[in-house]
Amino acid sequence: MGDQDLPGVLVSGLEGSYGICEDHVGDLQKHFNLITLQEFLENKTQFGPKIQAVYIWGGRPAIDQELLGSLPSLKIIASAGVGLDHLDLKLIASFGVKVANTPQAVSNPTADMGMALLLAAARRVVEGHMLASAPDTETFSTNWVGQEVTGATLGLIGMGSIGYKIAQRAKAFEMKVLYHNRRRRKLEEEEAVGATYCESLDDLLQRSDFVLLAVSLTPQTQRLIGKRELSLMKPTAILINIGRGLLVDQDALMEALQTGIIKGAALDVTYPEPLPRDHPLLKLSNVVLTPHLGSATHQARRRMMENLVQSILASVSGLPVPNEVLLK
Ligand SMILES: O=C(O)[C@H](O)CO
Repeated sequence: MGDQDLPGVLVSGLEGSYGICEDHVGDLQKHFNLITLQEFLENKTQFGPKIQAVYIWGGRPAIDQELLGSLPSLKIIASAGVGLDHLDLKLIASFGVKVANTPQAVSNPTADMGMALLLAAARRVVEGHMLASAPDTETFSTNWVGQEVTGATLGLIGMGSIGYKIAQRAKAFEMKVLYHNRRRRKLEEEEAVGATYCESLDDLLQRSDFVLLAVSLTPQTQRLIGKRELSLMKPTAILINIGRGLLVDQDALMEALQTGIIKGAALDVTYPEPLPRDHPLLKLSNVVLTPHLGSATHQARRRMMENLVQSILASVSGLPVPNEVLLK
């Protein structure tokens, strides 16, 4: 398929939830000869040597040793989004292959989503919607009070570009912002958003009305929030997760939500995704769930695609690769 002279790019599929963003197929085909995973698997000898890049959308296709070993011309893995937890960076580097992602493209919409979830959980927007949709029930009363956001303390775990943009938004809501991060931000950056560094995560958890996870998933951050951490939070506090599901011990969270250890949670990410229909989290009224919508805006998706195209074109031409991820 496509123009045989263009660089060959492996994609998971072309349509639907297992494929790349449908609207982008035409644009990508202007630059690349797109080869789907199925086509490649059906004829590795024909397609393998032509593939110079893998285009990862929604975490697919999965990259493993076998795939890397069967793509002798591969130069780059170009992954949509900022998170890299689906990639084994050391393994990929050992094949002499570069990695690029799209951090700037997703930071604003993901920060917006963080605030949307915070507000929805605080002001019980989803419960309110359900109530307003069934106004004849007796529960239509003035009891549906929530937590005030203005003036409340937000504890941000993670102060990368998404965390920082959330702090900017929180400032507009007159929130007090605490943050915990591997590295402290420069003083002028802290001052610009009115954020206070908390070296101790426990301290942040104890002081916050809202705790928001905007940190990458790594072996160090896996289950960062477990039973002990939840027990440090205020009983009125709300946990928001826009990072990755595995940052939180989901069983401990379930228990904390059921027993009133914390007030509520708003989760854009879970494990697995999506949750099975009978999952107990889906039955709790103090949980707001969205299906990993952080970067899901038309504008962000277009920016992600454009960034990935630039990175792939640069790498196949031997030029410096925009948004290259360097091994630390
Ligand atoms: O990593 C990201 O940018 C988002 O989670 C989208 O996958």
